[in-house]
Amino acid sequence: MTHPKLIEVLIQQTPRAMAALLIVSVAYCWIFINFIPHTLLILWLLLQVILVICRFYNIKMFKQYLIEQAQGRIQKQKTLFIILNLFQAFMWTTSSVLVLMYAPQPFELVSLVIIIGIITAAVLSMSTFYTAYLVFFFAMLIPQIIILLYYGEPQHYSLAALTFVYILAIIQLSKSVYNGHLLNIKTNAKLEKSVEELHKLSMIDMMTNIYNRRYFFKVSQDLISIALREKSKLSLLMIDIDYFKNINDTYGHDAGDYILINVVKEIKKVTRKSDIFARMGGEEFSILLGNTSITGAAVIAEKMRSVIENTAFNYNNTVIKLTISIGISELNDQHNSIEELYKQADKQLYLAKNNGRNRVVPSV
Ligand SMILES: Nc1nc2c(ncn2[C@@H]2O[C@H](COP(=O)(O)OP(=O)(O)OP(=O)(O)O)[C@@H](O)[C@H]2O)c(=O)[nH]1
Repeated sequence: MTHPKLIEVLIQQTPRAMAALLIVSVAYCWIFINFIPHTLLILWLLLQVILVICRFYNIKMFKQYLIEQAQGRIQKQKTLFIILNLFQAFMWTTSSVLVLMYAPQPFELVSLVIIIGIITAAVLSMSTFYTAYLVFFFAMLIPQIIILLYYGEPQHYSLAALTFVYILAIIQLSKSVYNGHLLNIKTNAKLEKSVEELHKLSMIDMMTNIYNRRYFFKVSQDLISIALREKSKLSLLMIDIDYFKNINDTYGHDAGDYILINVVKEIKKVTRKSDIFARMGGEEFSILLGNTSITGAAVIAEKMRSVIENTAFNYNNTVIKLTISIGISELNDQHNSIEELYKQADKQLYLAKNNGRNRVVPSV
């Protein structure tokens, strides 16, 4: 399967290659206008134009199927691409045969130079689709060698031998261009992945897979600004696992980690997609609830408290039971920044802890 990025290069290169091909075709007609019958030349040029139109149709389809990721159809377009290139090679062989039939020597050299030029330029435009390039390459050059041998003079034999050497050199060149493209694509893909991972690392807590403190503060301030502008409600929950130290001390640090991961999973079930859920550090979490009043937030928080209280966490066949405490603050005139909201929710959490834990305390 050809890498989609290689096909993209092919798509990008084709318009330039087609423009160059039309220019060379017109130049060919202009050079041989005095030798080759005009009807044949016009017919030949017309076929070249039709071929160029077909090539444009071919890349248009490539583009569409790449977007749709329709592998079967891409494959069909690849076959069409090869057929069109075979036809292209046939057209240039015809041009050399016309020169052989109608033009005096040494005009066959002009024709040979044109063909070698096209093959060399095609290294840039086509070698990303290596099979197609090789088919095109041999379909262009083999007939030229036969035609040169047909001329049958010593200089033609030498040219045929040189053309053969050229075949070997250009195959090497096209292979390294192709490998260069592949390397480029692989390096880019690796780079994109690293950037993505770095981006994720900068915003996600790797253990619990929710946002980290840094990202929470960054995104919360933006949401608060929107809520203030739109005069919508917004609440903040501060959640802390009760006596978490005891869990670590009794069952070990790994059990503590397991609890952190699974408490997050349970709480997540109660949250909405739009809520900003973050681990603020240790066993402390925050959730910013957009479009939610403190009354609504208290209902959600109570649901979370109850879910955790009623969950039997099973760590290596040991059942661990635990509770959480939650403090809540609401966006208002006094608490209108993330720092203020956070401070207020923390105060409420402190009250929840002091009043016996396993409870929700909204600010009044
Ligand atoms: N396993 C584990 N433990 C952690 C992690 N981060 C912090 N801790 C532990 O969490 C514990 C928090 O203890 P405390 O701050 O005393 O709070 P607590 O025991 O939950 O008591 P209260 O909050 O007052 O109910 C400490 O023992 C930390 O070492 C972590 O990533 N993994």
